[in-house]
Amino acid sequence: MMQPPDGAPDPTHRDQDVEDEQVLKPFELLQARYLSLAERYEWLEAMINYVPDYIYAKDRDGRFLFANLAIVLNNGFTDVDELIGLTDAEIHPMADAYKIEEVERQVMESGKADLGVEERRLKGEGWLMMSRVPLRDRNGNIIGVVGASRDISARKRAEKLMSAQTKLLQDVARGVDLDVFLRESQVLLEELLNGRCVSFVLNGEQAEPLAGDILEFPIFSRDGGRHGALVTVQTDGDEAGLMEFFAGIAQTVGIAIDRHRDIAHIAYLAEHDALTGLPNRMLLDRKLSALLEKASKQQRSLAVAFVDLDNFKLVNDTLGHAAGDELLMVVARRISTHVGNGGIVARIGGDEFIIVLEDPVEPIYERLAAVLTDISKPMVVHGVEIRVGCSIGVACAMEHGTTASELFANADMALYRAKEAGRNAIRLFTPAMAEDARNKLIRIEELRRAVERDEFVLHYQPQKEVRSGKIIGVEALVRWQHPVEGLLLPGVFIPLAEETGLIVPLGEIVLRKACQQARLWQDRGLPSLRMGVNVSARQFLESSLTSHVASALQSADLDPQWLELELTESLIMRDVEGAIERMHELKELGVSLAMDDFGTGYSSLSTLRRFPLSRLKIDRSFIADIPEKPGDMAITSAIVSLGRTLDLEVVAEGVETEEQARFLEGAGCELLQGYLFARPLPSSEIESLIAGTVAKAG
Ligand SMILES: Nc1nc2c(ncn2[C@@H]2O[C@H](COP(=O)(O)O[C@H]3[C@@H](O)[C@H](n4cnc5c(=O)[nH]c(N)nc54)O[C@@H]3COP(=O)(O)O)[C@@H](O)[C@H]2O)c(=O)[nH]1
Repeated sequence: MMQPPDGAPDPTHRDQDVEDEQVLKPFELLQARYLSLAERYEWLEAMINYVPDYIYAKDRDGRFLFANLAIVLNNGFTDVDELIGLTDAEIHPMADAYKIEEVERQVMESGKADLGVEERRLKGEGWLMMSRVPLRDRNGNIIGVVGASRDISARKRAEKLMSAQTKLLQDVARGVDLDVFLRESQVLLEELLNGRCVSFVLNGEQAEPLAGDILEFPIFSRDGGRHGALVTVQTDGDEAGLMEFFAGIAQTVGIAIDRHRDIAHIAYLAEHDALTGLPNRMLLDRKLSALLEKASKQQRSLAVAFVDLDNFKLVNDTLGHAAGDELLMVVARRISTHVGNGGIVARIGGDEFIIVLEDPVEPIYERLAAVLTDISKPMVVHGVEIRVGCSIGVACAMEHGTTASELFANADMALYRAKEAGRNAIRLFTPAMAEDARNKLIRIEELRRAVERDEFVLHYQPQKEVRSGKIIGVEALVRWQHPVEGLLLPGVFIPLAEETGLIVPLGEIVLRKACQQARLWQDRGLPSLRMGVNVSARQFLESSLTSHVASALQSADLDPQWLELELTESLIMRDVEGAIERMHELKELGVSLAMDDFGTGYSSLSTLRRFPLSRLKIDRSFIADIPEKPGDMAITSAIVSLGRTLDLEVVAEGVETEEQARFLEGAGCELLQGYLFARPLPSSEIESLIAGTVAKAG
C-alpha cells in the first residue's frame, strides 16, 4: 500500500469536519493550509512511484526531466537522479532511441497527443500501451513531452489465446478433417505457449510420456461421454486464465470430434441402407464402377444380379411393416452369407437387392441358385413362420454391358423375365430380351397413340338364356384396329395397358362405346340386351371409375339396368372391404355387377354373401375339360348350386361343345356363353344374329 510522505495528511482519512470545510472553502485555500509545494511534490512523486505504469517527462531535447520508479528500475537504474538529464540514445540501442525520439518530436511539433499506441517492450517480453502528450509551461508553450505507458502483455496474451480459440472454432465450423485439425491445433498451441508441450490423447491412444507434473483437461463428447484429454505439463506461471483457456480448447476439440463423427455418420447413412446396413445404390454405383474398371483391365468377368422378393407386399400388408423390416434383415443376412468378400450386396429399394459377384469361380448360376434356395427357406418373423421366394435376373460384364447402368438395365430385364416365368426363377440376360424390351417400348408408344386416336372397336359375345333359348345379353370385348397389323386381340395389349395405366382411359373408351351400342340397338328396335363390360384391376382402383360409368350411361342415355360390370374374383379378393365399398358405389348407379372368372380366386361363402352381385361367371377353365374331368364337373355343379343358394344367376363361359352345354343345362346353369353359340362378333353381325333368333322364335 502506498504511504503518503511523512507529515502529509492521509488522503484516505475521512474526517467529517474536514469534508465540511472542503465544501465551504476553495480548493487552493485547502492546499495552502495543509501542503507546502515541496510536500505536494513529494506526495505526488510517492504516488507516481507507486503505480506500475511507466511515467516520465522529457524536455524538448529528449532529456529526462522526471521518471517514475518503474522506468528507473526497468532501465537498470536504482534512483531517478541517475536518469535525469539522459536521452534515450544514452540508454537504448540507436534504432529504438530513434523511434522514440521520432514519435516524441512529432507530439512536440504538432502539439497533438499521441494516445493508446501499442508497442512491443524494448526490454524483455511483452507489450506496452504508450501515450504521449505535449508538456506545456504556464503560458502554453511546449517545453517537452510527458509520456505514460502501461504493460498490456496480459491483455495481449488473452487476446492471442482468444483468437487461437476462435480460429479453432472456425476450423470446426469449416469441417476441417479431424486429423488435420488436431495436428494444426497442437502446433498452434505449442507456438502460442512458447514451445510448451501440448497433446491430445484420444481414447484408445497411448499418451506420450511428458517430463514434469501433468495437467489433464478432459475432452467431453456431446452426450457427456469422454473422447480423451488435452495433456500438458504444469509450469510455475500457470494462471487461472490459462487453465480456462485449456479447458475451452478441450471443449472445442470435443465439439470437433463430435462433428467429425456426425459427418462420418451422415456419410455412412448417405451410402448405406439404414435398415439392413447394406450399401445403397449410391455406394453400389461407386464400387461397381471401380470393379468394372479393374475387371476390364484384368480381362475378368463380373456378374450383376437383381434379386426381387416374391410376395413381400403380402407380408407387409398382412403382418405389418415391422414384420416386413424383419424379413428384409433376414434376407439381407442370407444373401450376404453367400456373397462374402468376393462381391457386393446392396439394397436398392423396398424388396430389391443387387448382388455383384466378382470374377465368379463357381458358375454364376450355381451361386445364385444357392442364394435363391436359402432365401426361400422358412423363417420366423414376428412369431409367424413364413417363406418368401425370389426372382433373380443376371447380366454379366463385359458380355452384356461394360458400364454399371448397362448392366443394371440388362439385369433388370432378365429379372422381369424371371418374374414372368412364374417367380422363384433365375434368368440370365440375352440380347433377345433387349429386343423384346425395345419392342415393348414401341408397343407402349403405339398404344398411347391408339388411345389418343381411339383405334379401338368392340366385339360382342352373346349370352344365351337356357330357359328361353334367347340371347339376353352380350359381353363387350375390345379389339385394337392397329393401322399396320390389323385387328389385335386384347391378350396382346390389355396386360400392357394395365402395366402402363393406359387401361384407365382405354376402359373409359370401352364403357362409352358399349353404352352407346346398347342404346343404338334399343333405338333400332332390337330386344334390349344386357351389356357386360370388363373392368380391370387398375380401373377398379381408380376413384374416378364411378363417375366414368355414370357419365358413359348419361351421354348414351342408357338405362343403368342394361349395363353389367364384370369384376374378376382375384381383383375383388385383393382388398375385400375396399371392393365392397366401391361395389356399393357402383350399385347405387343402378348397374348390375357380375363376378368374372369365378372359381379362380379364393372367395368363401361368407365373403360372397357380402358382395352386391347379380351374377357369377364360371371361369372357362372349369368348362374346357368337361366331360373329361369329373373334378371340374363337380366344381361346376357346386358353383351353380352356390349361385342358387346366394340367389345369383350363374353364367358358364367358354362353352364349346353340345356336351358341355347339356351338362350345364342339367346342372341348372341359367346362362351360357361360348364359341358353341357365337364367337365375339362385330356389332353388325350381332344385329343379324339377334334378328335371326327373333325371327326363328317368331
Ligand atoms: N379390362 C378389359 N379387359 C378386356 C376387355 N376386353 C377383353 N378383355 C380381356 O381380355 C381377355 C381376352 O379377351 P378375348 O381375347 O376377347 O377373349 C374372350 C373370348 O373371346 C374368349 N372366349 C369366349 N368364349 C370362348 C370359348 O368358347 N372358348 C375359348 N377358348 N375362348 C372363349 O374368352 C374371353 C372372354 O373372357 P372373359 O372376359 O373372362 O369373359 C378377356 O379375358 C378379358 O378379360 C375390355 O374391354 N376391358
